[in-house]
Amino acid sequence: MIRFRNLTKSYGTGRGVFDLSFEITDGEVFGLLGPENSGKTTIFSLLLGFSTPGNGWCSVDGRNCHDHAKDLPCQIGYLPEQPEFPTAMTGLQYLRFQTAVRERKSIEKGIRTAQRLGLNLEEKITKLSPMDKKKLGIAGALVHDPRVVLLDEPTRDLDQAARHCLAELIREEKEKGKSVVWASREFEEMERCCDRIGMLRRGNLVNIDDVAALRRQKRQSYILTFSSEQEAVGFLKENVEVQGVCGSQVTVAVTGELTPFLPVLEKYHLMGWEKVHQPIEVLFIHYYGGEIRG
Ligand SMILES: Nc1ncnc2c1ncn2[C@@H]1O[C@H](COP(=O)(O)OP(=O)(O)OP(=O)(O)O)[C@@H](O)[C@H]1O
Repeated sequence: MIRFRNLTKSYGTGRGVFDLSFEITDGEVFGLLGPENSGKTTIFSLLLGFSTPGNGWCSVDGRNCHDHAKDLPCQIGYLPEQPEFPTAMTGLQYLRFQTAVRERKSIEKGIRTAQRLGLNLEEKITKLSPMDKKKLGIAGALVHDPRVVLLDEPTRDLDQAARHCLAELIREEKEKGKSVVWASREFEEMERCCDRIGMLRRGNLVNIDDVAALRRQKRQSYILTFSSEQEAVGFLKENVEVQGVCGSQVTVAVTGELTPFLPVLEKYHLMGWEKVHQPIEVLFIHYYGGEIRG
């Protein structure tokens, strides 16, 4: 169980994290969703005991993270956004080193994780691609079978196969009763793994909800391509939120379920549609007030 009580770390001029109070239970995958600079990494550094809170506290299994900072490496597995490694080592040597530092003997779990991710542990770390370094970071975060797993942008640099494998690995940790915290700027990545998501804006927790509830609130834009400009003009009379028109293409915004929107489309000759990639401030305009920076 991870607990936050009035946790505050201020770097001045409104930067940091402020008055966080919530819990993450055993067997829960909790998402920390926020744009750049919203405080995700600061929360991790407080959980890891790397930095001192200005006010309040956080704890892992009843132990205050600041007071028990020395014990935390054995309890917590951490994948930074851009993991760094001792370059002279091979992946296998790195896993052995991580295990020894955490006073564990077996590196089996690390080896199995690397195998499942398709990582060659005999390779020197200097020769690894960014994706392989991320895979080694994942194996290193799990090698000592920690109670709590902290993942900072875990899918960045991973291809689809590795993302799928990571989702499976995290599901298995959840089933074993571990608490997992998954921090990201991308909702889509988190929604297949997380049970609940906390939304951060400028260091404040603006909302906590389960993933299904957030899906219903998500505002998504699509570019619709009609068979002709005339069709597109006809479509503009419908009761939909139009964001832009360009010839036979119309951009619309839809909140929540798509189903009510489908009968409207059936009346027209639709040639294609494309989801517009949007930052979370736009997906959840309600929480971020439409601002493009956190
Ligand atoms: N050591 C520090 N000294 C001063 N300011 C800091 C420090 N660490 C973080 N900050 C500031 O605190 C705020 C939160 O930063 P943090 O790195 O936690 O955000 P983040 O959500 O992890 O961002 P990103 O998604 O870009 O990794 C930012 O405004 C950042 O500039």
